[in-house]
Amino acid sequence: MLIEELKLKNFRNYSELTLHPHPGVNLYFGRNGSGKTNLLEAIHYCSLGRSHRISNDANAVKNGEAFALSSVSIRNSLGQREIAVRFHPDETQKKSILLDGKKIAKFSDMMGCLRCVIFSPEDLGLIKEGPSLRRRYLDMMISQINRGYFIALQQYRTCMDQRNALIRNLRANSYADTSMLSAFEETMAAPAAVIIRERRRIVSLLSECARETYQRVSDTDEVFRMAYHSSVKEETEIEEVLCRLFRENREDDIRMGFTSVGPHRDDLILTLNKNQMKQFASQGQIRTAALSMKLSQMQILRDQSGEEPVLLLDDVMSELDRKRRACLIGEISSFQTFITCADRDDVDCEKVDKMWMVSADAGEAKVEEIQNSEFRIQN
Ligand SMILES: Nc1ncnc2c1ncn2[C@@H]1O[C@H](COP(=O)(O)OP(=O)(O)OP(=O)(O)O)[C@@H](O)[C@H]1O
Repeated sequence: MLIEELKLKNFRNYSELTLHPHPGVNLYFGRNGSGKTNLLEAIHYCSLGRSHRISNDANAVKNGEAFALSSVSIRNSLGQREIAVRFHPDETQKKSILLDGKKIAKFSDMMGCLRCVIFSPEDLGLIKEGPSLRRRYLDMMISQINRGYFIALQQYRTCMDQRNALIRNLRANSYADTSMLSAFEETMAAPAAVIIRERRRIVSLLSECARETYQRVSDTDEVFRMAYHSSVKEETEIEEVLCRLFRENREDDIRMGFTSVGPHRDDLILTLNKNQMKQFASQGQIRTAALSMKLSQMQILRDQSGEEPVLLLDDVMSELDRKRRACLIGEISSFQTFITCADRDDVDCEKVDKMWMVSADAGEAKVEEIQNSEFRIQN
């Protein structure tokens, strides 16, 4: 899977940009705040319809402009495709997605068209921070290989929002009708079961792959494992078990005002030699584990879809020591990769196929290609 062209219009600090990336390793370097991450964010929007950062879609529109556009021309095993995301915050529908020029009705239609893996310094939080980051890691990955999973996530969230609204109503008005709860719970249980089953399947593949990767990166025999920890312990009849759990927790849920069991509360438990990493891991072990999780994500995405995902490395080189950096560069050789960094010396230029300098002047970003002969001579 390759991005052949990236086009931006009024996106963040880019008024207008057209880039033709190399099928191999592309490096974007420049000062802090120049607009490097904005480029990766634009690609991420075309892959998953949303930003990888915690940001409102309206922020993607350049200050003072009414609309923005990020579009890519990609080539995959089925041929060439155009994916475009248009932002128009003043209209009722604030964001629209176009596939080959035609507006799609459902976000799920874009899933899997452009598969990507992003690795940024925030991913170090995968090990130590709360479970939401780890669920997001799984959800973003599985959605790209299984459209049904993405649809199940959407359905589950909608039903849960409805159940939560009813629960809060019940808390405020104890005389409100509880009979609706069963209906919401039954509707929630079906997509919840899809989510749990698929997360379990993918985690067992990821765990095996990450265990090997961890040992290769760290050059130790430490055993890194990932295990899916769910409120549902049973392997079969997951829907029935969930309905029972929702029912049993009703009283507590009404008291607390939210749904307390289900895949939205599940976690990925990370262990090293059977010790929970959250409590015991050193900084070096955290970095190796995060890197192993990302490399495994790439491999599983490739194995499950039959196509190489595009890799986005946002400012991670400065976070890794020389050995881990070399390991990362060694593993990405078959993927189209977009690397951003403040200092171009953070990446071995021999491994780079195309290099750009990103700069900003008066709030306007500019991207200039550095000729191959120039950057190779310097190194
Ligand atoms: N909607 C917007 N309109 C105009 N400029 C914006 C908008 N959103 C962000 N910017 C500008 O984009 C720049 C940040 O870009 P980006 O996050 O890509 O930086 P970066 O080069 O990755 O920096 P760092 O190396 O610090 O991570 C800032 O100067 C910010 O003011």
